[in-house]
Amino acid sequence: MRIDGAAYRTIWPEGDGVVAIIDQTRLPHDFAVVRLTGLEEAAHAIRAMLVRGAPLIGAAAAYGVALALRADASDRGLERACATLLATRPTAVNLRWALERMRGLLAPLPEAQRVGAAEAEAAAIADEDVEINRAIGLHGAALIRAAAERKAPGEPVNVLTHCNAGWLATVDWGTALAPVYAAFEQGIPLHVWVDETRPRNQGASLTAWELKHHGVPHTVIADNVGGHLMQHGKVDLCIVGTDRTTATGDVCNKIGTYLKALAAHDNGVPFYVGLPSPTIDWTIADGVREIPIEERDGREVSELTGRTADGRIETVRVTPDGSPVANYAFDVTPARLVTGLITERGVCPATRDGLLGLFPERG
Ligand SMILES: CSC[C@@H](O)[C@@H](O)C(=O)COP(=O)(O)O
Repeated sequence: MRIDGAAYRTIWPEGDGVVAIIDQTRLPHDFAVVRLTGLEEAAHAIRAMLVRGAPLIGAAAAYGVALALRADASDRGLERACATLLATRPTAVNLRWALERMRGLLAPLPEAQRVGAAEAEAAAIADEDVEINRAIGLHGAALIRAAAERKAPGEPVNVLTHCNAGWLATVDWGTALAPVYAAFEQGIPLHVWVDETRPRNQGASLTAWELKHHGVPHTVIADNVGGHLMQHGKVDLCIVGTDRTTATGDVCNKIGTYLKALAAHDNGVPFYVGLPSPTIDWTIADGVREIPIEERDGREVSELTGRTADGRIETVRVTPDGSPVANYAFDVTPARLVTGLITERGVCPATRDGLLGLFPERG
């Protein structure tokens, strides 16, 4: 994607054991590039959410392994790197997927070959993510085009999205937003309702920033507005991302996604999920019971951070001192509420048969 005319990915190697990332904790107010040089820095970047979003977490972990091996390419070094990175965040399965892929490739190799192979594999994971998301964009844009054809000529298609599943959440393009970018580039009139996505505000801070830079018409709304908009016919379709999808089509995404799916179901609004195949956890069938839900620091709920009128970044408390706080970061939307999964191989029903129809090699 482009920022002020320059093309960027969210993560890129700079050579000599340096991997650059965009520090997403500083957006939308500051665009800052941070350089990672070792395992602990990579783990911190994922844990503290300088990089976030399921596909980007996977790519960052892969680069983290490559950085770690420069310091210690032994079997112990490889195991330590994988264990440290796996412990950073529990919900996005892309993390486990990327680490298993790295370990599977690297463990049989002699130590002397591991760094080069790890760097090449991390780059391959990043490149594949870009191509997967480009394909999701084209399949999803067809859905937006179909919605446009049901409207008066020139009237925008209203898409509602939750959290940030745009290019910042991936290496490029995004998952839920890839169809939006593809449709926008095809000249389909559209407008995006952006859920603010408390507590960390990935919608208000990141999705709005992305869409604004790309020139896509959008409006930020408080998290509880979606149901009202749907009741009044102001949402044509919802598209969200996912951190882990079961083999049966249950979808785990940012907290609040489930409530949007319920509102969409009640109002007959199609609810789609942008889904790169590394986000499918083929080992599980029941999302509510089996997907680990991250619980984060309560200060993300009890405090708010933003820019003051004179340009300072400040954090303020919004709850009474002493009130207990709970901070569940994800929820599960059962497959029955999902209209379709938009994958790199096409759109399918959120069912085991639907997924196996597109990925028969998993049968
Ligand atoms: C393409 S990203 C899909 C999901 O990872 C995204 O919707 C999301 O929930 C991100 O959560 P985050 O906690 O910001 O990592």
